[in-house]
Amino acid sequence: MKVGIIGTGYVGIVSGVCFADMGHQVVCFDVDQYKLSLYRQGKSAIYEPGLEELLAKNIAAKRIHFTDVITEMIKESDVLFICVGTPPLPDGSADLSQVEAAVREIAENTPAGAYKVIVEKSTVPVGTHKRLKNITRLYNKSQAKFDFVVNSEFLKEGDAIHDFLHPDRIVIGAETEEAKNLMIELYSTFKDKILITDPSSAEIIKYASNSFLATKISFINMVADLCEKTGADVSLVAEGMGLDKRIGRAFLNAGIGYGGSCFPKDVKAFIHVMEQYGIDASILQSVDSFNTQRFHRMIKILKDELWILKNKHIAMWGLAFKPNTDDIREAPSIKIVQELLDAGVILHLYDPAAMENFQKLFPPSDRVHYALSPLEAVENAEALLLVTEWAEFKKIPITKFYEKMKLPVVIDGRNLFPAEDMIKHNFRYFPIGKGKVLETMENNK
Ligand SMILES: NC(=O)c1ccc[n+]([C@@H]2O[C@H](COP(=O)([O-])OP(=O)(O)OC[C@H]3O[C@@H](n4cnc5c(N)ncnc54)[C@H](O)[C@@H]3O)[C@@H](O)[C@H]2O)c1
Ligand SMILES: O=c1ccn([C@@H]2O[C@H](COP(=O)(O)OP(=O)(O)O[C@H]3O[C@H](CO)[C@@H](O)[C@H](O)[C@H]3O)[C@@H](O)[C@H]2O)c(=O)[nH]1
Repeated sequence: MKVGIIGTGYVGIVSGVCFADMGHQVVCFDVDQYKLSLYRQGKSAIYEPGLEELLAKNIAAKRIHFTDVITEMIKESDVLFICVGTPPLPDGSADLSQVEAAVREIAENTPAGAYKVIVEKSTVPVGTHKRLKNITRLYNKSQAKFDFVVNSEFLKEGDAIHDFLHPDRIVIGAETEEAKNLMIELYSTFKDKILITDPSSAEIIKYASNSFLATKISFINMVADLCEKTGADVSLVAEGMGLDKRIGRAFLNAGIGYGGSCFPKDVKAFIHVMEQYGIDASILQSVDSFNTQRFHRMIKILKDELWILKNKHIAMWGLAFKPNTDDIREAPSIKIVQELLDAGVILHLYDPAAMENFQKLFPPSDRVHYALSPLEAVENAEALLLVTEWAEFKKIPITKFYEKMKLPVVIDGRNLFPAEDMIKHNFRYFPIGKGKVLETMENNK
């Protein structure tokens, strides 16, 4: 089938490459010339495991190519996937201007007699498909025929290729038989995973799924706080809860709060939609506000331990919002770094993939140092903050960073290190939701 991708960010490029790998003929369009020039050379514009290899393979097989000419993309495609950004506006609602612009351009450039299926892959509020339909009516003077389908994307960054090629479900919100059948053919590889709905339900499924997962995270973080005060262990609590199939263990890892380009913005946008319809959104408001405050926890522990933070050397491992990505959008690290800089700290930062992006927000200075390795970052540090649970951090022998640090204070925002070993090696070790560890440390004082 002939597939067009509009917007080659995280979702667009992964979708394009995976559709090509499934045997479809793919053409990708973007307004960002730099991204297109990288892709044409088989280079990825983002850090995503496995992407570059799959991109190069499908370019060589001539199943995917890139263009900055929208008419070329429209001409070469039967199904057009809108994969542009839907970032948050100051009031929390989704900014749909990129989506509107993309659909308007499709409408203006599709010739008479043509039939195109326009697919909402971007995450958008319920009712957006109706607005888009109206845009095509207004801007397509030639009266080409369009159908709209909602087919939101559920991939996770860092596992994007795997998630796209091994989906839990493919939701298709279609209005016409013709569009529905085209989509079923496109996804024929995943026949048993397809759920057909109406477009409004499909739009709600996406926001509701992300909001539900975010709720699980804020919920377990609240439980972690109770564990710390009562000598309990949140990992055991999560395991015990997760054994109930109705609950499930996934997304019950306590930490310093959820970040990324999706959960924070989608929870806020879903709240906004609820409020528009006069629905009480207080459950999600609590999820959001609990998460927004969550990063303070690390700073409070740091202050309790070191007292005065001014001019202290603090190391941070992990800047990306999660491992295996270079994405720092809404990463907890940003708020932590900002607050520590306000407190006069000297920072030594390390991340395997996200330092380049982070430097755009916090350029290197006499207060912000970027280390070439995790061990360089902890050299003479008075505390280490573990912010992102990259696997490589776990492989570093505990004694190695104990020797390098000036003071053995470790605040572990992701429960990465083995608590007993850390205590045995005389660390002042602060994991999340492990009350026994905190009690042992108090007794050892
Ligand atoms: N990032 C994820 O993991 C993820 C997963 C599922 C769903 N989503 C949703 O998918 C959408 C895209 O997210 P993303 O992270 O890929 O965004 P992104 O910001 O990484 O990419 C958006 C791309 O669209 C391009 N663009 C903007 N306007 C355009 C136009 N008029 N024509 C052509 N290209 C245009 C931009 O240049 C950019 O390359 C969002 O709605 C997001 O919520 C994201
Ligand atoms: O048990 C957990 C699981 C995740 N997180 C945090 O939650 C955030 C989001 O993680 P994750 O969901 O793995 O990454 P995303 O790439 O943001 O993916 C989410 O957002 C995408 C965009 O909508 C959806 O497509 C995915 O299904 C959804 O998982 C990160 O900060 C994680 O550290 C936790 O704190 N605890």
